[in-house]
Amino acid sequence: MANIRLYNSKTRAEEDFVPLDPANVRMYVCGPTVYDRAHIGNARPVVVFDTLFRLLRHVYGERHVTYVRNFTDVDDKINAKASETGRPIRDITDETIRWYHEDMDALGALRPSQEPRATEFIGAMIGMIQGLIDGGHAYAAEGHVLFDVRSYADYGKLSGRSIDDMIAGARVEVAPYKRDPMDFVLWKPSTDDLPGWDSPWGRGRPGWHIECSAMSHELLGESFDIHGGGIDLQFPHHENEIAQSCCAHPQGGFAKVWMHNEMLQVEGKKMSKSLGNFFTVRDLLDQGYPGEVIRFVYLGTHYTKPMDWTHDKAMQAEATLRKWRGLTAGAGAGVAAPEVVAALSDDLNTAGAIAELHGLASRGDAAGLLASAQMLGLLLPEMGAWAELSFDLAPWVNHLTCLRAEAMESKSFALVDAMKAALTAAGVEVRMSKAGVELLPGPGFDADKLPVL
Ligand SMILES: Nc1ncnc2c1ncn2[C@@H]1O[C@H](COP(=O)(O)OP(=O)(O)OP(=O)(O)O)[C@@H](O)[C@H]1O
Ligand SMILES: [Zn+2]
Repeated sequence: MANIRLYNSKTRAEEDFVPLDPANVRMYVCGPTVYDRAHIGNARPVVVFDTLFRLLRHVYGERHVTYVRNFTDVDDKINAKASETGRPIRDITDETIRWYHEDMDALGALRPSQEPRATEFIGAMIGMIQGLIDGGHAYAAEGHVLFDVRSYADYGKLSGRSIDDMIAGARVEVAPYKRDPMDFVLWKPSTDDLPGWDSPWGRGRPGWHIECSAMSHELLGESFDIHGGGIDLQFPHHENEIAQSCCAHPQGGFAKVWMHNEMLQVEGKKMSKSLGNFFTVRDLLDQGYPGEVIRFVYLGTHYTKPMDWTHDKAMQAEATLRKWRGLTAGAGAGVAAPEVVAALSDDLNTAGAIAELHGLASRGDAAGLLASAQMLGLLLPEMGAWAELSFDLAPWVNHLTCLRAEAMESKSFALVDAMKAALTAAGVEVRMSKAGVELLPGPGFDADKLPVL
């Protein structure tokens, strides 16, 4: 059995991965708040943890891995969207979940084993909050319930800060009903126009952090193997999840390994809705970037490193995938190459795994390449429609070659430039050098838009 090693953010060390129960390896990943299309930053953890899910299934067997990723469908951002648009909340969350599925399916991400919606687990949240109050870790005040951070000695351990540092460094919400400024909300009151559920503390709704603690407990138990999410969630969200879960179930260990993906950036800044520097997965798909190409771009950077999206990376990914699809067409059944499994097992070294795929391609091992690439969610049959479009551009190459020869004589390049512009508009990449004219169908290529010759 492959020896998987993972970097554990909690211990700040790479460790051998030893599942609590190899017959049921359990992973929880924080999912989206559903009020808008996912941007390509939001899709990074989806691809990262999907790749880990695929590796775990390969090593432990498909039926022996449980992957839970939630939908946060109760949140003030959703409420704001509903009041802006006048639409019912359920319409907004249902539609956003449908979009999320479409977009993540297009990236070759398997659906997790379970995708709980927070609103279906309100009872479990209320139970957990009551348990925290009974255990002396939370208190009710003015319709709110707050977690008492001073009651948990390890608070701050995951992110490596003390409570006093946090208070000094953070913009904490000071409220009269809080005993300590770092105490965070488990339950808050709802006015009549907001979603709410009856509880021992009045009609209200849960805080965000308790959702993940309650859902992971319900579906995975008091202890499970891996908890994942973006590094932006490490503090306060994951710190608060740990505090809640470890205080509510002191005998369980909650998550053993914590994994955090670094951010997808735009000019050095996190892509985020609040900064407005984002574009969605759907935008890229609509521009003609195949989902498989987008996935390949993510896999080119280790998940612990920041990355950005560039058109150049996509063009390279597309050329590689096109070549590999040609090479593996009609290839027989193979097994994933041990060197690819080894690279992935080394803290999900996806860039290393891709280097190994290039090796298999250059050695002409089509069956090995196909099986290995599929382990990374690449070269899947259902994602290949884009590559079948191997349109013969020879007539346009010949035409442009002639135009260029004439232009050399006449010193007038207007016709060449017009032809190049028309080809570019049809999604063709035009490369002209001394060696000749090369035309490549790029993202967004549309044969119907080619200029008439
Ligand atoms: N730029 C990014 N790069 C990588 N992962 C990200 C990025 N932005 C958000 N994530 C991750 O996306 C997942 C879904 O998060 P969520 O739906 O709460 O988005 P969000 O944090 O509200 O996005 P935003 O920060 O744009 O408002 C989380 O795991 C989060 O860490
Ligand atoms: Zn969470």
